Order: sequence, then C-alpha cells, then structure tokens
Amino acid sequence: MQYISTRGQAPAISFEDAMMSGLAPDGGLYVPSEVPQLSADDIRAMAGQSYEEIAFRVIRPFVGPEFSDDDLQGCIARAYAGFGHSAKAPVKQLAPNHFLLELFHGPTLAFKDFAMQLIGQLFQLSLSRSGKRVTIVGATSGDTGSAAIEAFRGLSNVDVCILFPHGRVSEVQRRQMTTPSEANVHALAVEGTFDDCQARLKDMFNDFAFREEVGLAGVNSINWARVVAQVVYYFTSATALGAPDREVSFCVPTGNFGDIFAGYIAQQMGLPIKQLIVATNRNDVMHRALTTGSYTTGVVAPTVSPSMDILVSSNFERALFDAYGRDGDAVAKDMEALKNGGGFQISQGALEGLQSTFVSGRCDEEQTLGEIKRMLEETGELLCPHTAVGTHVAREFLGDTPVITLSTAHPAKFPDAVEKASGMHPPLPNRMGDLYDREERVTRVENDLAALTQLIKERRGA
Ligand SMILES: Cc1ncc(COP(=O)(O)O)c(C=O)c1O
Ligand SMILES: N[C@@H](CCOP(=O)(O)O)C(=O)O
Repeated sequence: MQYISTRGQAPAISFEDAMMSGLAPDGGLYVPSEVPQLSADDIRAMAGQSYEEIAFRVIRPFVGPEFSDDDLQGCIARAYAGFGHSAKAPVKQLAPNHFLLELFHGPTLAFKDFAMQLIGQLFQLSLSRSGKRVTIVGATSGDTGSAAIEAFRGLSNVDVCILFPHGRVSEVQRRQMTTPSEANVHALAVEGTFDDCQARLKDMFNDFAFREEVGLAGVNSINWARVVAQVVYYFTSATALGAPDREVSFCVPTGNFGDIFAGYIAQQMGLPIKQLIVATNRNDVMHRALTTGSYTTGVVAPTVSPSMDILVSSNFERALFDAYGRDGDAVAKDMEALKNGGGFQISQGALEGLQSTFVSGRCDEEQTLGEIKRMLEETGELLCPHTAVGTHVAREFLGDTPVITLSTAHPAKFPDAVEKASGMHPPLPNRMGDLYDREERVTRVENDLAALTQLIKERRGA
C-alpha cells in the first residue's frame, strides 16, 4: 500500500513514512493510493468479535510490511488495554432508530484516544527501530492535545509540543494539557484561534529546514494513521446493529472533518452506510459548503462546544481530492484560494458527488443547551455539548434507517456548559479527581511562526 498526496506533487511513500512525516512536502495530505475492500462476508464475520479483532481486520490492509501481523496486534492490544469499558466503544439506544456510539472511555475522555493511543504504540515501535528522535507538534481546540500528551508523555525519544488557543478551551481540557509534569511535555497557549494554531503547524511543516532540524512529526488528523484508526469504530458499531445486512447512517459532530472522513473511508471499504451526517455548531462552514458549494471562512465564534470551533476543516481536502477525481492540481488551487482569500467554490460535479454521501445540519448555542436538557429528560443520558450538537442534527434525519450519533467526549470535560443546560454537575472520574489541584505549566506565545519555532527549538530536549 502506497500513500499519495492530495496535491499531486509529492512522491508516493509507505504507511510508516506517511505516519512519521505527517504533512506531504507539497503541502497536501496523504491518502492511500487505493482503498482496500472488505466483502459482505468479511464484514458479517465481524459480528461478535472484540474491538481489537475488528481493529486488526480493518487496519491491517492499510499498513505495510514494515509492521508485521504480530507487531500490529501487539500495538492494538496495548493501545486499548487501559480503556474504561470492556466494549471500548459501546453502542446505546436513545430512541427508535437513534443510537449513541460512546467514544469517551479512553484515558482523556474523548474520541481522540482511539487513534492517539494506537499511534503512540506505532511511533514507539518505529522510533525504537530507527533510533531517531522526533518533535511532535500538535494543534488543538482542546481534545487532540491532551490525547497526544497522554500517548507520548515521558518518552525519551519524543518531545510533544501542543499549541492551543489561549482562553478558548474548557478548564478541564486546559488542565489536562498543562498539568502533566514530564519534561518532554510542552503546552503552548497561542494568542489566536484553533485555525491559527493549525495554520502555524502547517507553516512549520512547510519550513523544511525547521522540519529537518527538529525531526518534526504531527499527530493531528493531518496524519493518515489517525484517520485509519478512527475507521474501526464505524465497523464495530454498524456490525453491532446488523451490518452488512442492515444499512445504517452516522451523525458526526464535526470540526476538522477527520472523524467523519474516517466514516467515509469505512463506506469506501464496503461498509453499507446510507448517509454521513455532518453536524456543525454555529461555526457552520461545512454545513454551508455542503449545501451551497461555497466554502467561505469568516470569523470563528466561541461556543459551548469549543472543540468544534473550527473554520478551516483540514480533512475536507481529502474528500475534495476524491470529489475532483483525484486531481491534485484542482485541490491545490482551492487550498491556495482558501489560504489567500478565505474561500473557494466547489465545482458543481464535485458538489453533487459530495452530496451523494454527506448531508449536514447546524445547531446553535441555545439549541445545544436545549438538547442536553432534552436528552437527559427523555433518555437519562447526560451528553457533552459536542455530542448534543450531533443528536440535535441527527433527529432531523431520523427515518427508516438507524442513525448512530458519535458521542465524542465525556460531559465532565465541559462541566460549565453541561451544568448550565441540565442543572447537573458531571463529575470527573476518580483517577482525575485531583485535576484542579495539580500545578499548571504553560507558556503564552504570540501567533507568530518565528516565535513559535524558536520556542520549540529551545524547549525540545530541555
Ligand atoms: C469532542 C469533539 N467532538 C467533535 C470534534 C470534531 O471532530 P473532527 O475535528 O474530527 O471533525 C472534536 C475535535 O476534533 C472534538 O474534540
Ligand atoms: N477538535 C480537535 C481539533 C484538531 O483535530 P484533529 O482531529 O485534526 O487532531 C481538538 O480537539 O484538538
């Protein structure tokens, strides 16, 4: 299996190289040259299998010979051993034909742990063989950062530097990033938005001297390995509801478009998914793009679902690449227009292709809080605000086909919003009970590439 860039100007590389290098040198994102197929019988055989068994079956075809079957099975076993639920990603029924896929039983209480814990294992194996040292830089709107820190804290051959938007993450999210005491963890509070953090991260990847000097690696969903690990729970949940003999739809609270893109890959592999429903908060760029064809950014608004306060949805580039018939030049043109002018127009043919798979909806602040209250009253489930955006939008699409809404984070990560909406204070799990007592370590930094790269050079290996 080879990986090619969405901008068409970078050489094809292996899974391991794509994972360790992050962004392609032409600025594009890596995608597999072709998507492996699973037959209906392959999918049927998953019924009753463990999360780990299905993970191996789904991920194996994407991973090259550089990781043996034993390597991969070992990494998967270690990645999910610490999850707080035996099913890892349990499915619950909310209403007739509406289901919730709980993705918050990992160590940092958000869906990011599913991919990050696995990447952590694969990175360690790869680095132990190559003897290399890397500097992981991640951009986060709150959840990727803590998941990355958890996966890489204390490792001697890795520094992990996390850029988060100052004042725009929840207190729990911030403390998860600023309280780890390991010397290889560096939390950087950037004066800007998540989009600024992600743009600086991409600038760092495009600065080849810096990239080489620090051994830059990325663990955002820029990294293909993140996406592929997230494909697994689409299979586990759909087969739990009867796939491939019963079609399902998924509703995904969306920001950077990574999680829903993993659903698209599951569909491309052969999982019978009827619709992929993109649920956005007030920052509804993806909803507008998918309904009108016009991708225009504007100014990001802070919301009660801060992890989705994103206007430059990085992984949409991967979906566009397919919608444009894998024409890297067309993608590069749109991405240039987005960077320089804040938007682009999706061509009519490509838009129709996208609309045959993706539908969308939007949920504003009042609706999000109302949804948390409503779901608690009607189902007894206390949802995080991101998940509430999902269930609100999913309810517009309920019909004959079951809809699985992804529950992307634990409500305890967003206690203020949840309490405001429901009157209930969601407690942190016992193991995190002292989070508010731990000492914080964080550096404030301007949204400036030179300042950031200088700081990262000084901090790494410190
Ligand atoms: C809790 C939560 N829900 C939803 C999302 C959106 O996911 P994605 O960025 O993959 O679209 C995020 C951020 O990634 C998140 O942290
Ligand atoms: N919501 C995310 C934003 C980054 O997404 P990623 O999937 O590209 O890492 C976060 O919580 O950081």
